[in-house]
Amino acid sequence: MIRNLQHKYALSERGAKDMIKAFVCCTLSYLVLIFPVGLLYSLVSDLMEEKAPADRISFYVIGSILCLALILVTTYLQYNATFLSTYKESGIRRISLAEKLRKLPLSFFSEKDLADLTSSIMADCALLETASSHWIPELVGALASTVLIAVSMFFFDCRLAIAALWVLPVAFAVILTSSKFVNRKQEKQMDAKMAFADGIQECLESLRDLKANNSQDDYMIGLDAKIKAVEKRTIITELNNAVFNGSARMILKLGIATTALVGGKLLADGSIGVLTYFMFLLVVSRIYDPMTTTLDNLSGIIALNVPCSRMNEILEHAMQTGTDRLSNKGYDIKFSNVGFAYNDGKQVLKNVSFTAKQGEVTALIGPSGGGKTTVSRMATRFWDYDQGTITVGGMDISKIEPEKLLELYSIVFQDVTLFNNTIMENIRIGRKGATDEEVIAAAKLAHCDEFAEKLPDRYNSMIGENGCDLSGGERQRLSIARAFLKDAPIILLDEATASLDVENESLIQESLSKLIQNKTVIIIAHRMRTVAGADRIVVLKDGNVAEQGTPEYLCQIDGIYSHMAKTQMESAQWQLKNTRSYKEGKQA
Ligand SMILES: Nc1ncnc2c1ncn2[C@@H]1O[C@H](COP(=O)(O)OP(=O)(O)OP(=O)(O)O)[C@@H](O)[C@H]1O
Repeated sequence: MIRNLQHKYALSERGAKDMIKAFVCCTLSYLVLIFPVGLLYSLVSDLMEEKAPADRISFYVIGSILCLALILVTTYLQYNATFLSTYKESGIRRISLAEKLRKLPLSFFSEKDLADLTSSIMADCALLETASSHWIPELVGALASTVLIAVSMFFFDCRLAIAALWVLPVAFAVILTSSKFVNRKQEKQMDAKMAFADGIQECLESLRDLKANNSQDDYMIGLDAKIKAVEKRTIITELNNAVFNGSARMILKLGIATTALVGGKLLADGSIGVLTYFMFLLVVSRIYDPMTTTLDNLSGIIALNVPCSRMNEILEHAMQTGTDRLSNKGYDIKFSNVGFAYNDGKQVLKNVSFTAKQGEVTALIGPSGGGKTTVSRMATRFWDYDQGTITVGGMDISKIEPEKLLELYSIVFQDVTLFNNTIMENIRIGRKGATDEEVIAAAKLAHCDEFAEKLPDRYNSMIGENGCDLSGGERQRLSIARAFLKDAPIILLDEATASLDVENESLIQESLSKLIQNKTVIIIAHRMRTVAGADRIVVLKDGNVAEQGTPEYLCQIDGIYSHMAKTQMESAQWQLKNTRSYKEGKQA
C-alpha cells in the first residue's frame, strides 16, 4: 500500500506513511462529530420518556465536555497529520525534484521545454500540496466514517437506511463514469496552457528580433490565438465540472427528501417511532456535508493523474551515476570510436577517435554542423555517448560521477551565462570560497579590470540579468575570468574569444597561454587564426574525423584545414564592392 501511494501521488516513503496517518485522523475527526448527535438523541429520548432531566444533568454536562474534548483532540490530530506533514512532504518533494534535475543528463532537458518543467516544479507541486492536505484525507476520512455510520443506520432500520444512503453510490457513479471524459478535457486544457506559457516565454526571449524584423504584430496574432485556446479549453473544462459535479450534488440532496418521505410514511404506519425518525434526519444532515465536499474533490483527485505522472517522469528518470573516486593517471582525453545520436536518432558522431594530450592544445575545427560542440558535450558528460569509449587519464568517464568529472574542467562557452549579481560574485562562481584578492587576480588576467574599474562600485557593481549592462566582449571576459579562477587541469574553450575584438583577443590569448601550461586544452574555433598555434588539429566533418595532425602537416596535405585557412585569409581582404554605387544612391 505504501509503495502504491508513493507512486500514485509522487510521495516519499515517509510522505506515504504520513498520508495513512492522515486518513486515520480524518476518519476519527468525522466520526466524533456523530457523538453530539447521539447525546441529543439521548436527551430527546429522556424528554419523551418523561424522565426527569434534572437527574441526568451531570450526564449531559460531562457528555458535552467529553464531546467537545474529543472534537478538539481529533481536530488537532487531523491538523497535524494533514497540514504539517503535507508541507514537510512538499518541501521534500521540491528538494528531490531539484536534486534530480541537477543529476539528469542534458538530453532530458532537450526533450522537455522549460515551461513544462517550471509548471511541474511550481504548479504541480502546489496542486499536490492541496490534494494531500485537503482532498485525499478528507475523501478517505469521509468515506470511512460514512461506511461506519451506514452500518449503524442499517442496524437501527434497514428501510430508512436505504432511503438515506441510495444516493451515495449513484452520486459516486456519476463522478467516476465522467472522470475519463473530464480527464481528457483537462489534459487538453493543460496542453493549451503549456503552449501559451511557451509562447509568452518565446516572445520575451525573442523580443529584440521581433522588433528588428517588425514582426511583433504577426507574432501577437499567434499569441492571441493561444490565449483564446486557453480560454476555450478552460470554459469547456469548467462546464464539464459544473455539469457532473452539480448533478452529483443534486442527487445527494435527494437523499434528505427520500429519508423524510420514507420516514414520514413509516411513522404514519407506526413502523417506526418519532425518535428514530428524528435521529435519521439528524444523521442524514451530518453525513451529506462531508460527502458533498468529497464529491467536489473526487474529480480533482482523479485529475491528479496528469501532474503526478509528469512528476514521476522526472523522479523516475535514469540518472547519470558514477564513482566520485578518481584513479586517473594524468589528464589525456582519449576518444576511441565514439558514436552518438541525439534524441531524433540521427547519427551525429561516427567512430570519432583522437587524443587530446596533457600539456598540448588540441583544436577542433571543421564546417558548421560537423560535430565539434557535440564532441565537447561528450567529453564533459553533458550527454552520454552511445558507442565507443572516452577516457581521462585512462579512466572511463562514463564511470565517473558527472559533478566529479566537471571538477576537472574549466569551461568557457560561446554563449555566456551570467547572474544578476556583482562582478565579484559572478567570477567567484568559478571557485566557491575564493578570496576577493583571488577573484580580482583572475579578473585582471582576463582583462576585466579595464571595465570593472570604471564602474561606480567597481567589482561590487551589479551587472543586470544575464549581464545585460555589459557588452558582449565584457561578458565573455567575465566567463574567462571564472575559468582562470577555477584553474582546473582540463580547459575547454568553445569559441571563447569569438566575441572579442582583435586587440582584446590577443591580450586574452596571452593570458590563456599562462593558464594552459601543463594542462589538457581543447579549443573549438571557427577562426583559423585562433588555432594556428595549436599543437594538434582535429578536423570534424559530418560527424567523422576527416583529418588530424599538426597545423604544418595539415597544410602540407592540402585538405579541409588548409582550404579553410586559405578561404579565411581571402575573406579578411574582402570589402563591400558596391560602396560607390551605394554612396551615389544616397546622394541622389
Ligand atoms: N540538442 C540537439 N538535438 C538534436 N540535434 C542536435 C542538437 N545539437 C546539435 N544537433 C545536431 O548535431 C549536429 C552537430 O552539431 P554541433 O553543434 O555539434 O556542430 P558544430 O560543428 O559544433 O557546429 P557549429 O560550428 O555550427 O557550432 C548538427 O547536425 C546539429 O543539427
